[in-house]
Amino acid sequence: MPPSTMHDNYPSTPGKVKVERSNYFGRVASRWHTTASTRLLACTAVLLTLTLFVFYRMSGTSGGAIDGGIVGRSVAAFKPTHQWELKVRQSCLPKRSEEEAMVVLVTGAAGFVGTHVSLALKKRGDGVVGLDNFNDYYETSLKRARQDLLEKHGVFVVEGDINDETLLKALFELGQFTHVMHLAAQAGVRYAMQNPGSYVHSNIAGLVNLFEICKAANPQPAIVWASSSSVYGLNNKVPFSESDRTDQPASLYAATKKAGEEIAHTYNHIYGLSITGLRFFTVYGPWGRPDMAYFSFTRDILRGKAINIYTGNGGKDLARDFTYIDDIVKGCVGALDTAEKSTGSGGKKTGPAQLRVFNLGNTSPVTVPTLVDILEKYLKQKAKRNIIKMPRNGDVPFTHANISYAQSQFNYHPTTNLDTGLKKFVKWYLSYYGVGTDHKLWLGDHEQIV
Ligand SMILES: O=C(O)[C@H]1O[C@H](OP(=O)(O)OP(=O)(O)OC[C@H]2O[C@@H](n3ccc(=O)[nH]c3=O)[C@H](O)[C@@H]2O)[C@H](O)[C@@H](O)[C@@H]1O
Repeated sequence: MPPSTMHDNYPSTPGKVKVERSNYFGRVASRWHTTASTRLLACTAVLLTLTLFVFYRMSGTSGGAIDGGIVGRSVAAFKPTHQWELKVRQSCLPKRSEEEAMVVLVTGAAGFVGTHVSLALKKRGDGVVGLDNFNDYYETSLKRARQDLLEKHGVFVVEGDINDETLLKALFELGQFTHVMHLAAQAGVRYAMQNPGSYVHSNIAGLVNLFEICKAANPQPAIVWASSSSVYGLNNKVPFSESDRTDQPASLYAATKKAGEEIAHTYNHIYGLSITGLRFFTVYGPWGRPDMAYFSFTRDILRGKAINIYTGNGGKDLARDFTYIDDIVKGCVGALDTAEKSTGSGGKKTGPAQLRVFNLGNTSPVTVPTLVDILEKYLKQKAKRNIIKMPRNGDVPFTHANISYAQSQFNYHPTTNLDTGLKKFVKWYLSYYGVGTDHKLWLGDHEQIV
């Protein structure tokens, strides 16, 4: 099957398992009290089903391939075509001198940060190929539009899941990646209560699968990946420094990101993979994520719909160290540029390798009501505000980054404040959703915005 049609085989947001009661069980249930022999038959059937289920789940995870078995989601069989290989090769070709150019696999390339980082790398002449499973956690049309934009700039986005071992192996063989920018993840703090399996699938199983492939690759790439400011959880030492406590996650999302940092340590320690984790602080901007507050607030304000503004203990405003996408991109590129080579070969470590974690924030937290004030200003419309007590949903009261480590290592200096950044976001939002339905019109406009 050509990769371009593979998405038909991918279920939507992974991890959701719908349990259906079969007719057989329905019939057994209705006659449950009739005879002892029926009861015995029913018990045997239930036991047999359970045994088969356990066997199926175990065989799915025992052969090295993770294959979605942990959360009951399998990935489609992947068979590369000649045309697909050509596209990957072409996308990987650097346009600057071979010595300084990187060849980067960007996972989650059709995501918000993935799109911006892929464009930045491609524009400076690196070879870039993307990977994305296009799940429907939020509107897939936005992901497809980002994909169009990337392809227009010569970045091919392979459609597939980071749990697909066969696909990753084929990609690594073709690409000979010097670096992996791993941004594919199940994001969102509150959604973890609705679909926990999806977080395990992408942020744990997918991460391990990717590290397994990287460890076995020759040469091993250096890896930079997205952790999250949410790992600080209930930490109340301000501002948050990389050495602060991260053992009190407030959400499953945060716990999977923290687990990712520990897994990174293991792969660095055993296999010599060079790994850099980036703790992003509430990233926002053009082409952003519709599930995030600044985005959904914009949508609702324009529709005249009320927005919920959460407050913390004692009615205190919540605050975030909102960080503009261009600053995050600079941080990602800085981390890639200063990443040392992995030291493993043939799946074995030959010496100590680099292991780093950086905060990428803005250093100036802003309260949520102030964010709404700014949106009102640029949308020229008043919000209908529902002020409600923060539900128990995994949120933390505030975030605030200390960025001195990133400053010292790759001169990370965020330059966009929330007012300026939201102005750019609103401009993009209005052009993307507001200017009729002419695809070319808003793509043209975007060229000036990025
Ligand atoms: O930087 C991070 O670590 C995280 O930032 C965001 O998570 P969050 O900060 O919760 O961002 P939003 O969902 O945009 O929420 C921003 C603020 O608005 C508040 N909010 C959200 C939604 C809402 O309806 N009302 C409301 O007051 C939240 O409580 C929070 O204080 C992202 O969604 C995570 O994927 C990311 O890892």
